[in-house]
Amino acid sequence: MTTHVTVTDYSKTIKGKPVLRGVNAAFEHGRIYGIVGPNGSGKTMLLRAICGFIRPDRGHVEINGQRVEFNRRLPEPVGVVIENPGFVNSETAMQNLRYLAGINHAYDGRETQRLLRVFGLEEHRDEKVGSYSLGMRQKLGVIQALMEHQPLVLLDEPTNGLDERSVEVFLEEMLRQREQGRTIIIASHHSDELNRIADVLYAMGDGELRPKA
Ligand SMILES: Nc1ncnc2c1ncn2[C@@H]1O[C@H](COP(=O)(O)OP(=O)(O)OP(=O)(O)O)[C@@H](O)[C@H]1O
Repeated sequence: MTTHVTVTDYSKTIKGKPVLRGVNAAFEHGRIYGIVGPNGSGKTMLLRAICGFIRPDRGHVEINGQRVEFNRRLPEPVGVVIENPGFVNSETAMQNLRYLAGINHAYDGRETQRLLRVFGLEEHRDEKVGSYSLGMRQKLGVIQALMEHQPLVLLDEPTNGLDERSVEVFLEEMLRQREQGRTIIIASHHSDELNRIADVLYAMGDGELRPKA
């Protein structure tokens, strides 16, 4: 199996505080990776690093063998939900999804409808996102990250705000996405959820990443 994403000796200090300390990791196609760790341990920062949103002090990230450069176009499209998905509140869910997919010319109506149905948002798709609950926004964020069939999907705390039933739906959908060969990296402090679906679990602690025992 080819290695899809590699993180090599990646270190970053922000305002005098080391937030990533010599992180090494490899992520392969068709697998789900879980990164668990307490608040502030550096999980979000690692996802940001993979996307090229921060500039390393040392080390690098490669996607399909190509270097990720700070603030540049990524070597391939990546589906991402990091922190708050940036939706326009005064537009409907569908308008937001169409707009975001339009940026990459990647709108797939059938897949988008399927995901809206799976996550129970089909009947709310023409409502303004401003009227959405926290959980609904979260689900819309996950749909947006998946709808373009990006080979690499990065999800930061994707089940925050989801009720029990919706968590189950999310976990099942992740397994379905894995079958399609996607590389899925999920950061979460819900280790019980990740335990159920992840092929590989990492623990993040104080900026250091280790295989989870
Ligand atoms: N803009 C910033 N300026 C200074 N420090 C920051 C900034 N963003 C993050 N940090 C610090 O980086 C460290 C790692 O933060 P990060 O958001 O990656 O944690 P996390 O593991 O995702 O936490 P959570 O579970 O709360 O989302 C924290 O100590 C945080 O205070």
